[in-house]
Amino acid sequence: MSNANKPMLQIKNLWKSYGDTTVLENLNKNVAAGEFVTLVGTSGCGKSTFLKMLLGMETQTRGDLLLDDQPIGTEPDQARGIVFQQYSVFPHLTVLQNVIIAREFEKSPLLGKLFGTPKKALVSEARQLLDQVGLSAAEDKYPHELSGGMRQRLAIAQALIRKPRILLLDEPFGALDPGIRADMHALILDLWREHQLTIFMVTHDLTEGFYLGTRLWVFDKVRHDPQAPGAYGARITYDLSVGDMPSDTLNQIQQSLNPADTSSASASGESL
Ligand SMILES: Nc1ncnc2c1ncn2[C@@H]1O[C@H](COP(=O)(O)OP(=O)(O)OP(=O)(O)O)[C@@H](O)[C@H]1O
Repeated sequence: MSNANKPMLQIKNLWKSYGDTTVLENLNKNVAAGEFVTLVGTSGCGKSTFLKMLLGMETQTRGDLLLDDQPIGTEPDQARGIVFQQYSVFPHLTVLQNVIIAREFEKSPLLGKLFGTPKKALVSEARQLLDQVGLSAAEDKYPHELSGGMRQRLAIAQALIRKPRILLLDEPFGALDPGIRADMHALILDLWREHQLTIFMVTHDLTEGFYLGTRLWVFDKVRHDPQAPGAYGARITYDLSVGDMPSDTLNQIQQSLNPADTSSASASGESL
């Protein structure tokens, strides 16, 4: 296989347990640079655990997780370029300062500050990003003065200033109103293209997952042992490319995610 065709990420026979409880079992996938993978699955089936393994915050129990052919280690390593987008702002800093500090800590972990020319370049970069996420007019505001959508934009700018190759998003838009969510969808797609990101995004909304992703993974626990509830974990039961989704498949996924719901999913989709 030539280098150009090599997957960026290889997941091989990957298992994760906590004590006697198996959370994820036997995941096997390759992901190319530039894909936008959305992850859906019932609550507690291990989606966030999977993101944490990508980030190196959790270690697999068995199997391999390779980035550019190298194991993802447990030490934070900025060179890997995997960034987890979270809403973690300092309330006493302005929007602009909050974006700058995300990178200052990375460049100067002890002092948390840059000076002179590097600082000027960083401020200019932060302003450019705030422009891209639509927050230019709010650069001097404090976090408590922002709406929910603006906070999410700030969190995205904080992640992007660290120049990720792989961006991890864990239900970033769940708390937003539908109109604001639509704006955020457009924004994340623009940023994904412009920054040539590879994205993994957990969502509870199947429609959102299918609309945003180039690829949708369904995590589901297919084996159950009533005598040993922790014996089996979730697998990736569907791996669908955009455009692959016939309506009966959509219904099957909806059923597996929400077995109590006997009604069929509408073609326009429903929140899970
Ligand atoms: N540090 C931990 N120690 C023990 N068990 C854990 C730990 N972290 C997660 N778990 C368990 O692993 C399982 C998977 O959790 P995880 O948060 O990955 O699920 P999820 O699919 O992201 O759920 P949700 O959709 O509700 O966020 C859960 O049963 C959880 O209780």
